[in-house]
Amino acid sequence: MRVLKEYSIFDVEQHCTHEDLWIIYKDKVYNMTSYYNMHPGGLAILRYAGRDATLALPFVSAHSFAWSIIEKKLEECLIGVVKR
Ligand code: HEM
Repeated sequence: MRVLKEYSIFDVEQHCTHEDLWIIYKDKVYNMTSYYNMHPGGLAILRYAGRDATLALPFVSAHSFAWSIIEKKLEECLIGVVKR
């Protein structure tokens, strides 16, 4: 089983630019840097760079039909869990 690294909210907040872009979704940490240029919603993803997007991701209307793609992409970008 894969052991995931733990990151504090403070750690995640340091990765808040288009060149170094982490997000939190449901207590997991994702490195979305390589996805920044591919995001169909463009730079809107930056609004949550270094932040917890749990309450935002499912409510973007364009995300609903793309949800299976999003889940797959998140899985690829998973780097850790949030240390509470
Ligand atoms: C893991 C993959 C993805 C992540 C982490 C992600 C993340 C985000 C975030 C954080 C926002 C801003 C939400 C807000 O401001 O409330 C956003 C907006 C958006 N996303 Fe994604 N997204 C992903 C995949 C996709 C895909 C596959 C599509 C294709 C339909 C898409 C289309 C959009 C659109 C159209 C917006 C709104 C753009 C705007 O407000 O100008 N996203 N996304």
